[in-house]
Amino acid sequence: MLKKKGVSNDFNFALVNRYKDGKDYIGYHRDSDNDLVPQSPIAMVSLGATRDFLFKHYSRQQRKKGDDTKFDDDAITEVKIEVVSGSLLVINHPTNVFWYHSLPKRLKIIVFLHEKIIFNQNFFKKRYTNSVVFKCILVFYKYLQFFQKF
Ligand SMILES: O=C(O)CCC(=O)C(=O)O
Ligand SMILES: [Fe+2]
Repeated sequence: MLKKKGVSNDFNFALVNRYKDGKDYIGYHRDSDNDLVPQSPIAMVSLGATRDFLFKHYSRQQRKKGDDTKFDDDAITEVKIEVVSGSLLVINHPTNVFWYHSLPKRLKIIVFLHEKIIFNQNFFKKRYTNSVVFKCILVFYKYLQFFQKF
C-alpha cells in the first residue's frame, strides 16, 4: 500500500497512538534518532476524527526554550496540516532533523467524538465482553477497512 503511494522503504515497526477525544494530544517533539534507521521516512496513517498536525521549525522551538542567541529568523512560520481519516502523512528525511511536530488539542470536536465513542461501546457491550482479544480484532478490522481504500 505504501509502495503504491511512492514510499519504497520496508517498514518493520508500527506504533498505534489513540487519541480518545480532542483533549488528548502530543506536544512538540522530534522522533528520536536512536529509535530510527538513519535517514528513513516516518509514515503516519490517521483513522477517525480529523485533527491538526503541526510542524514548527527547529529555530523557533529553540527560541521558545529561551535560546534566542543563535536564531533570529521569524520568517519560517508554523505549518498546519489537517489529517483526515484514511490519510497518509510521510515525514521524509531530513524533515525530522529540522522540524518539530505535534498533534495539538482540538477542543471543538470533543462533543462529536464523545458521542461516537459512547455509541460504539454501548453497541458492542451487548454482545461481547470488553475483552482484549475483541479490541484487537476491532483494531485489525479498522486496518483492513483502511487498506481496502487503496
Ligand atoms: O499521532 C500522531 O499524529 C503523532 C504521533 C507522534 O508524533 C509520535 O508518536 O511520535
Ligand atoms: Fe513524533
